Amino acid sequence: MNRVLSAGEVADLLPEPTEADHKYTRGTVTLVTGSSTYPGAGVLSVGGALGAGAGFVRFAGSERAADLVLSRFPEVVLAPGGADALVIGCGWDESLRDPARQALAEHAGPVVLDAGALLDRGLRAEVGTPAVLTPHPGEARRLWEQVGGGGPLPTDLTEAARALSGATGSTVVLKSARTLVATPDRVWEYRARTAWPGVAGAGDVLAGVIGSVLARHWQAQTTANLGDVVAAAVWLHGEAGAHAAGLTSAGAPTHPIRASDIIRGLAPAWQSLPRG
Ligand SMILES: NC(=O)C1=CN([C@@H]2O[C@H](COP(=O)(O)OP(=O)(O)OC[C@H]3O[C@@H](n4cnc5c(N)ncnc54)[C@H](O)[C@@H]3O)[C@@H](O)[C@H]2O)[C@@H](O)CC1
Ligand SMILES: Nc1ncnc2c1ncn2[C@@H]1O[C@H](COP(=O)(O)OP(=O)(O)O)[C@@H](O)[C@H]1O
Repeated sequence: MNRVLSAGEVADLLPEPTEADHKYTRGTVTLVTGSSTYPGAGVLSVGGALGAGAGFVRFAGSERAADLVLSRFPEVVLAPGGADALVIGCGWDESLRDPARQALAEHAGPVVLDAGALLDRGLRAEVGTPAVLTPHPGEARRLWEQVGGGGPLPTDLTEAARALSGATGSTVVLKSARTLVATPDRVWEYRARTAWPGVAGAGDVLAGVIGSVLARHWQAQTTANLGDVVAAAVWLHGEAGAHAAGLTSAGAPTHPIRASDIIRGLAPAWQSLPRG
C-alpha cells in the first residue's frame, strides 16, 4: 500500500525555524532553470524555492531569466556560491547544460532534475548524490525508453513510479492528479483535492519547493527518509494549489488559478500545518 502522509507527519518534516537559525542554516538552494527559451520557468521555480522556506536562493539560469527573476524576487542572489540543494531543468534548453555541469561539479548535496534535464543521460550520470527526478507522464514514458525498461511503461501509476525508480536508482516523483513518490523500495502518494493546479508552470513551482525542503534537511543533517521529505514537499505544493483555488474546506467553491498563484498558496498551506 502506498504511504499517505498525515498533516501531522508533514508538520514534523517541515519544522519552523528557531531562534538559532539564520539564512544559511535554513537551507540554501541554487536553481539552474529558466533558459532564454523558457525564462518564466526560472521565475516559477525560484518562487517555489523561496515560498517553501529556504533561507538563501541563488539563480544560475539564463541572463534573460535572471533579469525577470530579480525584478520579481530581489532577494535572489546571482553571484555563484555553494548550496545545500540544486534544482536543474525547469524551462530547459541546451544552453543550460554547461551551467548545470558546473554547478554539479562543485556540489555534494541532493539534486532535483526536472523537465529536459531529467532526460539528459550525461547530466544524470554526473549526479553523484541523491537525485530526485520529477517527470510528468510524457517525460516518464521517454525516461523509461531511455533506461531500456523493456516493454511499455506500466499504466498503473504506482507500478510506473516504482519501475522508474528501480531503473534509475533515483527518487522519482511521477506527477499528475495523483502524484507518486517512489524510492526503489517504497511508494508515497498525494491525491490532489482539486484539479485546478493542473496548469502550465505548476511543475516548475514544485521542483523549487522540493529543492527548498531537501536543502533544509541536508543542511540540518536530519535522519529523515528521503522519500518522506520529498513526499512532504509534494504535500505542501498540492495543498498550496488547493488554497490558491479557494478550497478552504471540503466542498468549498473553487476557481481557476495560474501557476504563480500556487506560490502564493504556499503560505496558507504552511499555516494549515498542525503545530505543538
Ligand atoms: N512559463 C514557462 O516558462 C513554462 C515553461 N515550461 C517548460 O517547457 C518545457 C517543455 O515542457 P512540456 O511539458 O510542455 O513539454 P514536453 O515536450 O516535455 O512534454 C509534452 C509531452 O508530454 C505529454 N504530457 C505532458 N503532461 C502530460 C500529462 N499530465 N499526462 C500525459 N501526457 C503528458 C504531452 O502529451 C506531450 O506529448 C519544459 O522545460 C518546462 O519546464 C512549462 O513548464 C510551462 C511553463
Ligand atoms: N488534474 C490535475 N489535478 C491536480 N494537479 C494536477 C493535475 N494535472 C497535473 N497536475 C499537477 O500539475 C503539475 C504539472 O507539472 P508539469 O506537467 O511538469 O507542468 P509544467 O512543466 O508546465 O510545470 C504537477 O505538479 C501535477 O501534479
